[in-house]
Amino acid sequence: MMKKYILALDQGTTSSRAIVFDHDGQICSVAQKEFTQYFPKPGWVEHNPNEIWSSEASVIAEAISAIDINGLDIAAIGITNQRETTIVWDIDTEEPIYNAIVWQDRRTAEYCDKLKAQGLVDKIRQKTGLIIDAYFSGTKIKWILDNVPGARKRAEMGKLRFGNVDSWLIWRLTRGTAHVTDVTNASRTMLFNINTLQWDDDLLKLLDIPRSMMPEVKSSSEVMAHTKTTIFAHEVPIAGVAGDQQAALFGQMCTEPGSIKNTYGTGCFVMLNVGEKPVLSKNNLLTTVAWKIGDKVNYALEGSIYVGGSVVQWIRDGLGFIKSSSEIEELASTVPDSGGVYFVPALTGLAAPYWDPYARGLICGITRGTTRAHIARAALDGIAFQTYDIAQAMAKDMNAPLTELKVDGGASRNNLLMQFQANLLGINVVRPKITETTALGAAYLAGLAVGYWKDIDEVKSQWRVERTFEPEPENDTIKAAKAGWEDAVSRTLTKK
Ligand SMILES: Nc1ncnc2c1ncn2[C@@H]1O[C@H](COP(=O)(O)OP(=O)(O)O)[C@@H](O)[C@H]1O
Ligand SMILES: O=P(O)(O)OC[C@H](O)CO
Repeated sequence: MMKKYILALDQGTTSSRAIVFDHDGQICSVAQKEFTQYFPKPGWVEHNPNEIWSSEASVIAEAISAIDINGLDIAAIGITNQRETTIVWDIDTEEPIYNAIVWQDRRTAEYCDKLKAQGLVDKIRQKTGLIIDAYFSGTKIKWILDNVPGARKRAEMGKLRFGNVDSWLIWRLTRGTAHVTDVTNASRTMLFNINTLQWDDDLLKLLDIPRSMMPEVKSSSEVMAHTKTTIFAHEVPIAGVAGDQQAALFGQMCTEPGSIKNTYGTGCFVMLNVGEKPVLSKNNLLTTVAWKIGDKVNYALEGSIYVGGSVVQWIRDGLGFIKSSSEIEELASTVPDSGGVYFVPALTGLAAPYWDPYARGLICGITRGTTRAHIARAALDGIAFQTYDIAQAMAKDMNAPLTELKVDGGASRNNLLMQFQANLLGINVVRPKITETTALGAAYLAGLAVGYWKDIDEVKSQWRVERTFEPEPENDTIKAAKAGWEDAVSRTLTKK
C-alpha cells in the first residue's frame, strides 16, 4: 500500500519547521520552533549548530506525533534550508568547531574587497554566477579555518567537514554516515562551478579550502540517504533537498522560463526561472541553480534583499510601534501614504542590485506632521521598492517586461504591501492558497523522487490562487515616489 505522507523539514533563519503533506499537497500537521540568534559583534550573526539540529529534531517529533504517524507512514523526507549559512565540524568528535556563520554575517566583507581588488569579479561570476560578497559560504569557511585554533591543521588532516544547513541536518539524521548536499545549496558557496556542476578546484585553492571538506553534490530530487536516527524507528529516505528560495520557486510551480516569485520572509528573494542555460546578469543579479531533476538542470536569476520582513520586526522590537508584525498593516492603513517619508532598510547593508555591505539604514523626508503611521507605511513601501529595483534589473537582463509576480512568505499576507507592490510593478501580484511554498517545494522534490507523485504536471494541478492584486494605473504620485526612493537609496550608498 502506498505510504500516505511526505515530511518536509524547513530550517529557516529564525525558526525550524516540520510540515507533513498528503498526496493532495495539503498540510496535515505543522510544528515550529524559534531558536537563538547570536550577534557577537556589529555585523556578525551566528547560530548554534546543535540548536539548529535539536530544534529541527523536536519539531519533527511534534509534527508526526500530532497526527500519530511514524516512519512507516512517510514515503520520503524533503529538506529545505536557510542558504549559505556555514557549519564546519570535526568527524572525530562529531561536534561543530565553531558556531554556524549565518548568511547575514558581514565579517568577511573586507576580505571580499581584497578579492575584488585582485580583479577576480568576472572570473568568479563566470564560474559561479555570483558577485563577490560576504553573503556566500566560501569566505566564511576560510574565516573559520583561519581563526579557530588548530582548524587548518585538522582540515589538512582530512578531519573537518563543511556543510550548509542541509548537509548538517543530513549528517545528524544519518548519524554521520552521509556527507552530501544538492546543486542548489552548492551554487551558493562561491566554490561551485554552475556550468560543470562540480566543486571548482581553482576557487578552493584561491580560498585555501581542502577539497576533502566538501560534501558530495547530488541533484535536488533523488534518494540521497536514509535516516538512522531513532526519531522515526524505521529508515526513511531523504529524497529531496533544495535551498529555501529555490524550493519556493518550485513550490510556486514557476517551472516555465519567465515565471517569477518573491518570498517575503526575513529577507526577500526574487527569483526568475531562465530555463536550462545559465543567464549571466549585466545588472548585478545572481545566477543560480534552480534545481536539478534527473539530468535536467534549471537555472534562475535571483535578486536578494537582506532586509524584508525583518524591518517590520525592527518597527516592532526596536521602535515599539506595534506588538506583533501583522499589526503593521492596520497602523500603516491609517494614513493614505507615507507623507513623503522614505525608509531605506539597509540595516545590514544593501544586496541586489547595489551590493554595498557598508550601506546603513535611512529614514528621510520627516516633517512636523510625520507620525508613527507614516514611518510604518514607509517601511512597508521600502520592501516593495527594493523588489521593484530588482524587477527592473531582471526585465533589463531578459530584455522583456515581467508578466506577473507570484508571492509567498510571512509578509506576503500583508494586503497593503501586496497592493502597493502591484502598483509599483504595474503587473498582477498573485498569492497562492498555500503560502508554505518553501516546504511544499521540498516535499514535491522528495515525492517526485520516490514516485509518490508521478510527474511535475501532477503536482502543478494542485497549485491554487488565493488572491490576485491588480495594479492601479500609474499616476504622477507613483512616478514621484519612485524618484524619491531612488534619491533616498543614493544617500545610503558608500560607493557612489
Ligand atoms: N502581516 C505582516 N506584515 C508585514 N510583515 C509581516 C507580517 N507577518 C509577518 N511578517 C514578517 O514576515 C517575517 C516572517 O516570515 P517567514 O516567511 O516566516 O520568514 P523566515 O522564513 O525568513 O523566518 C517576519 O520578518 C515578520 O516580521
Ligand atoms: O531563512 P529565510 O527564509 O530568511 O531565507 C534565507 C535565505 O536562504 C538566505 O539566502
